[in-house]
Amino acid sequence: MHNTRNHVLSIDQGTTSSRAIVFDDQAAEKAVFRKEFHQYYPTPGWVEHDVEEIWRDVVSVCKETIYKAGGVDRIASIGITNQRETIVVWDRITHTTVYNAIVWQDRRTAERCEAMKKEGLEPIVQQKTGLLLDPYFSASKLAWILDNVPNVRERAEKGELAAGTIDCFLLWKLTNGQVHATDITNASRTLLFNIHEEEWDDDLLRLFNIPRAILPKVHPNSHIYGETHPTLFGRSIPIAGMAGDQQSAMIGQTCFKPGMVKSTYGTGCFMLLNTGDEAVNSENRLLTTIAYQINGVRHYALEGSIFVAGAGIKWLRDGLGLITYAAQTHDMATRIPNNGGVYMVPAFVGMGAPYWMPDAKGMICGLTLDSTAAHVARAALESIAYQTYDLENQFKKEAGGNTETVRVDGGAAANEWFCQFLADILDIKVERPVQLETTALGAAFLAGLATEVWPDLAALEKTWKIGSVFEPKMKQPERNQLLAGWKDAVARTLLPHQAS
Ligand SMILES: Nc1ncnc2c1ncn2[C@@H]1O[C@H](COP(=O)(O)OP(=O)(O)O)[C@@H](O)[C@H]1O
Ligand SMILES: O=P(O)(O)OC[C@H](O)CO
Repeated sequence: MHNTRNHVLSIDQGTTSSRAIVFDDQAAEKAVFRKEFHQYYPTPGWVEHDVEEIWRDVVSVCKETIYKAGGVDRIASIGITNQRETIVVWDRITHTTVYNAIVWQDRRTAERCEAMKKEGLEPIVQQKTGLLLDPYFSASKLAWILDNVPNVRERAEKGELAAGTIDCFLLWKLTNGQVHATDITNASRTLLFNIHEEEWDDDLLRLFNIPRAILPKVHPNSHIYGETHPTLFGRSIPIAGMAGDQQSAMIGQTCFKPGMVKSTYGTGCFMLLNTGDEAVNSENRLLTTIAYQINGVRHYALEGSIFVAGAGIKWLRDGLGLITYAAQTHDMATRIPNNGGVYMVPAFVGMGAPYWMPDAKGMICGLTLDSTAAHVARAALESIAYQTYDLENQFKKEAGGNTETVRVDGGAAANEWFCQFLADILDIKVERPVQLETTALGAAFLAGLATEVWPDLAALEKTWKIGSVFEPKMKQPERNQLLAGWKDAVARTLLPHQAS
């Protein structure tokens, strides 16, 4: 029996797609299924998801993956990883949601956050949570649901409703309402959790007017959270690992030593530096966040969050109709000798680190009659590297943040042209592992550690395999010229906001 249960099922619920991957005990991928789901933009700046659709997709990709990988009897445990900050409220009896999930990209609470900043509340919030007062995080979105959806506040206070991030909602559904819990990394992104004391913080709950009764229990990342209801997959399977997707990617990249950095290019881009057991307070508009808690050991990370990376490429496809699939951008960028002076600042949902401008709007500039679709596609790819450069610049100012290598992953890291350009702009070595699905792998590792598929972190480290290395080749004058163009484009984007 011990040998036959050597598979782990990972559920990776991202911003644009839900996927399930089965890994074996060598961390090799045995099967994968994925489904893109609908994005709802009810009004400019608002972004919502239908979590019933997400739930249906998750069940279907899990079933397909389990079957293709050899059946449920081989599955030792399940790990869950998810888009972070996105918040859901549901009825504890009927399991139905009271409102769509409000997605991390949603800016509807920008005014409320700004007002709180003006009251001078940011330093205390930052000290307790490591985060900033920005609509990106869950607290103001949860408060919006409580304040704007009829009867929700009264029902929440009576204990009839539950709230949580997507990991928490999936756990609830998988266990058929038996477990209302989240993990410490997802909790650390809500703006309600004290990352030093490891608990929901009464002052913060008061500040955002959130009833404690609505919040889940918080557990370490590698932990038996509960078991799936037997009718779902044919037998009960322990859910033994959960983590926010960016922390999960850090685990999947086995960045366990202080000083190691990973950068994930999915919808957004999130660069995390492991700072060990020290919660480093950033003075450079980076976030301090919990990286993971495994077997009693807690590590922190410094994080730079960019809201639009692959999402800019998706917009070329879905918004402009300029491409039919994302990988086309590789050939388009290669086809032209340079960017022709065209820059895109993809502030579609405001700008994250280090600018934190929730109201900024996107811009393409430098267009001439020579400009082609290839220039726009290249500008979108280039913008991801420039934004990473802006983060890297902030990291350099932090103690221990002077990195020589960055490990990349996520959908857009499949693009060779982009990876080379990133190495050129950062002027550091970019390493890409064979396994690009590190987010899913991280959650599998967490579950596998709790269910004896892997003994310890050292065993996980041995599974990491380098795929490609991108060495910087660009000469400094060219780099300087490109960065000056980017700086100018950002200044134009931010100008209206600085003036007001
Ligand atoms: N070859 C590619 N070049 C550039 N961008 C890509 C490429 N392949 C995928 N992407 C982008 O990566 C994103 C998907 O990556 P993924 O890691 O699945 O994201 P998420 O988990 O946020 O849904 C999409 O936004 C897509 O536009
Ligand atoms: O969907 P991703 O992979 O870009 O990740 C979203 C982040 O978790 C948001 O904080």
